[in-house]
Amino acid sequence: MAIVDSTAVALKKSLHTKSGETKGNKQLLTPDAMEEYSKEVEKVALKTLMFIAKALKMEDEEMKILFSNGLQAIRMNYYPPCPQPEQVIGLAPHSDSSGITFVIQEDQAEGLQIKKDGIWTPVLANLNAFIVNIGDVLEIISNGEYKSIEHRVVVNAEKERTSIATFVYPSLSMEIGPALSLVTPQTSATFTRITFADFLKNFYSRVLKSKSNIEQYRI
Ligand SMILES: O=C(O)CCC(=O)C(=O)O
Ligand SMILES: [Fe+2]
Repeated sequence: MAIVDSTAVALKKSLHTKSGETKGNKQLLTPDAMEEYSKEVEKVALKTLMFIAKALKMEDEEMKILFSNGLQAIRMNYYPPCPQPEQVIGLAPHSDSSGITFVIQEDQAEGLQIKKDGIWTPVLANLNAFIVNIGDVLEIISNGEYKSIEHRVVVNAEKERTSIATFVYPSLSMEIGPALSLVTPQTSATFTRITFADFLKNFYSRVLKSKSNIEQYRI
């Protein structure tokens, strides 16, 4: 999980200024603003993925082919304040099924936590930055070099919290598995191959539970 700063400020600003009226202290997001935001996130995501390919010493083309014209999903999460926050969970522990996920948060309220060295660790609220999660698909493609991050959201007794998560996936027609350029006679594949369509079908037929989704593909 990393935090990317200046691009997030620019994109968030465009999402809000191009949007319509306000309701309470919230701006209503128009379809046009969402469409533009989605396209811009796609560009940033592709750039980020290309840097990751470079860091992995993976063939650029392989990453490009997987994620060009990829699938994207945007989820808006609203966590109302809860007088007994210890009795509930905002979002159950999970790793994202995506390649990578770009999250922006709308309120100065903490809630997102990542599991770091086995301990739930809060991610400090920074309204001017993206939080970038590695998802299960990237763990598979990178042959386990990049690990998807387990995270959860706890709720706050007094403050509400809204987040916008953009999940960046490969194209639906792709097959996923460890990048061919990363599997060598010395480095064997640590995941099986599967069509991305079947991978998604399996993901959505399960409940969100830690990193349980990716386990079935480990060799
Ligand atoms: O609300 C957040 O900060 C994270 C949301 C999230 O993990 C998700 O939508 O998958
Ligand atoms: Fe998530």
